[in-house]
Amino acid sequence: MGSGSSKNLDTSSHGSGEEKDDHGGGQLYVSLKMENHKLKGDLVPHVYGSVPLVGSWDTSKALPMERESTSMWELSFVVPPNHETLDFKFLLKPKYNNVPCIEEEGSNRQFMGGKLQGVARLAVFKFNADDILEYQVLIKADRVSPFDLAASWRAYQENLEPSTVRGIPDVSINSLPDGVDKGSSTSLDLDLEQYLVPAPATPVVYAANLTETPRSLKHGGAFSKGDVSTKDTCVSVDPPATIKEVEFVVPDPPKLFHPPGMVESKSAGTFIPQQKQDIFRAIFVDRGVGSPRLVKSASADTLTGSGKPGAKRSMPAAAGAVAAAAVADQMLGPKEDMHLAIVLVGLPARGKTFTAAKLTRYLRWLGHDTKHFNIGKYRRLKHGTNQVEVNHIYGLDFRIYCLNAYYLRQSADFFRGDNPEGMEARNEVAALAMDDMTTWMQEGGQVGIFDATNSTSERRNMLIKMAEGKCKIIFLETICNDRQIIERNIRLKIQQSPDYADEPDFEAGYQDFKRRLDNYEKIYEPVNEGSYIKMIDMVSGHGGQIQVNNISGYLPGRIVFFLVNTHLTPRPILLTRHGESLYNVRARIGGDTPLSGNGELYAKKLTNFVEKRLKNERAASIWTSTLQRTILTANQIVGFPKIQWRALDEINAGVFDGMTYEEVKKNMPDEYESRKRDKLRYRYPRGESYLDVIQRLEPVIIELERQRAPVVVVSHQAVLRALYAYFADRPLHEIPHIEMPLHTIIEIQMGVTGVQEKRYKLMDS
Ligand SMILES: O=P(O)(O)OC[C@H]1O[C@@](CO)(OP(=O)(O)O)[C@@H](O)[C@@H]1O
Repeated sequence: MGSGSSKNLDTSSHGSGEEKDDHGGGQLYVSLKMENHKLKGDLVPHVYGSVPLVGSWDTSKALPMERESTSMWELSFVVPPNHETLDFKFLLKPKYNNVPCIEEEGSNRQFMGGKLQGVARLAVFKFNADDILEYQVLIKADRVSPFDLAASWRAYQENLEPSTVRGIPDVSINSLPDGVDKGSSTSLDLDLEQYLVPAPATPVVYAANLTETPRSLKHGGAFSKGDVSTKDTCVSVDPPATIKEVEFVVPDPPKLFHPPGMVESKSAGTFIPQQKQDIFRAIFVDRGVGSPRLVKSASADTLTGSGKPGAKRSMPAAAGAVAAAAVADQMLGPKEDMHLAIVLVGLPARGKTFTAAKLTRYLRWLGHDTKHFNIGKYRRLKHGTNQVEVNHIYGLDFRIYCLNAYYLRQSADFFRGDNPEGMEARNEVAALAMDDMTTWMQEGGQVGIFDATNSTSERRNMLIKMAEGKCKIIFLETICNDRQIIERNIRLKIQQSPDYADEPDFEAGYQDFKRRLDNYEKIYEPVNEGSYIKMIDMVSGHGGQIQVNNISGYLPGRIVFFLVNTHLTPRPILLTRHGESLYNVRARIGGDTPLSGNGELYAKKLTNFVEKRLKNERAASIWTSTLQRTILTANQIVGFPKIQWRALDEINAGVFDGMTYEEVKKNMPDEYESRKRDKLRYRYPRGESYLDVIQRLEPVIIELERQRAPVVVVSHQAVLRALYAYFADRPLHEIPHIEMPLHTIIEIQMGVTGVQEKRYKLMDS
């Protein structure tokens, strides 16, 4: 502890100068700064000393310094110019704890007559004989006018006052102070790896393996059992279906709704008893592009609002634009328009399968029942074992081995335009897949993505004929003229495609694939027929163009918009919930409270993390919601633009905002049960459902797809569940139950090989 004494100086009293000679009304603005890039655990620089403001030599009352930048800590106060002597020292200790507490070496520092006495020396902290940390010390005392002082005091107050967070402009940037180089933070004592925790299994899987398995294989038809093994690494199970129930709600006759024990809700407004409940079952329609099953009237006994125990409440299967479009298409559109086939066209290694997988993920996330049919997978399952060439080379033993390994590879000759057997075999599997797709549509499926080269008009005509009266076809042609990208795709193909899984020699595989490519190029005919979207050199996300022909309707329009905005430039997306809020501590729903002590600590840790993780990035942006718990969590991150998005606000809990789950259960057991039964579709009275949240997040997804620089999203539990589900390709019904812990960062890597995930847990919740 520091020693020595001085006359008492109460620097907290800004008005104290009035009783004394203030030298023309000015005051001394004193700023103490310490600088070092290194941090020791959660030790924060503090000041303690001889006056009450700085703890009267009591370390537990020492004043924490504020972090001004990566490496600079600051504490400022105001004293009258004729102030009395202040003795003080610097300390290192945790902000909310008194141990460990390391006092700086040497004698007390003394501030007298507006000046630091003696030489300004480094602050040296000794942890043990070999472990010493030195801080550069800067002390400044400036005379300021009472007006300046008042202004800066107000600014200081405003910054502290949580409710004025809303005063922060929608887009802001706290820049680094002069002289602080962003690159200099490399010495930050923060090893990201130590925070890594296991992420839910997200193996890198070749996208085609996750596509549909032929029906005939499932039902034991054209794909004889002897042809393949069902090794699960190769044959995928069907992805969980999107919502199939087909209900819809329309504006309703009023219903009285008397929630007992209702409390005033801050964000949803005061609850008015006898408000009408916006729930009434009307007609059944499908979502998305529609369904052959048209209007069906509701049965009265499923109407709700009765308040009777066990009474079911009708919940919409779709929300917002998806529902509106479904109604329009259902009522006005031609029958075949209710089902949409996106037929890919393009040479091999142009990113067709990747684009198809991405589009499937997006449409499923929006709630459209979508399936991806990869004809390569059909081909491997149907014709894989028949390749004489492979047997000639490797002999019978190898053939048996390959049977167990699920398929054999066709050589480049199989893909020659002048190989009638090859052509017939390929057309046969294409027809089988098309058949499967249209059958599935007749059962209610909405969007089929038909993923093959479909490189001649003859093939495309065959598909058009098969689709007649069953679905509408839009061709999606991917054209790439960038040799480097094609080269990269070829290499990825040799590494990832099951076609080359049993080819130990990379170069042999590479040469074979090049020959396959040549064969396709010889016969390739660009699309010029029907409805089409041509993506030309769009992969990198800059330049390129999209050409569309004969495209109309809600869903085709959304698809074009999505494709215009996606690209493959690798970049990380960091998702995190805000630091713990005061409502989180009290287990209250929603609200707009500031952070708890734990939450503030997380805000600091997150700041360090982001600084370290993005230190080599030329650009990045920080997105928050408009609620103060996210804004405060991101507040200390400097150097990157911050953007507030209303769309990132937490699910609106309507009249339950501010209650605990226990209170809801006690006062509104029916509501509680309804939500428990179907959390995805349950809409809080005067609030939102998860489906509503997904709808409002669509522009956020599009923007995340479009961004080429890293983005840090600081948002809320429900919102992050929905965003995460998009990247992790999790089915809709799972979304409300996805684990989304506090104080954890989920890093999503988007790139050519798909989506990968890492998780960092910075502290316990
Ligand atoms: O849908 P559930 O599981 O209730 O989760 C959403 C809830 O999470 C909470 C916390 O319980 O979010 P938040 O992290 O933004 O505070 C609630 O405010 C919100 O209503």
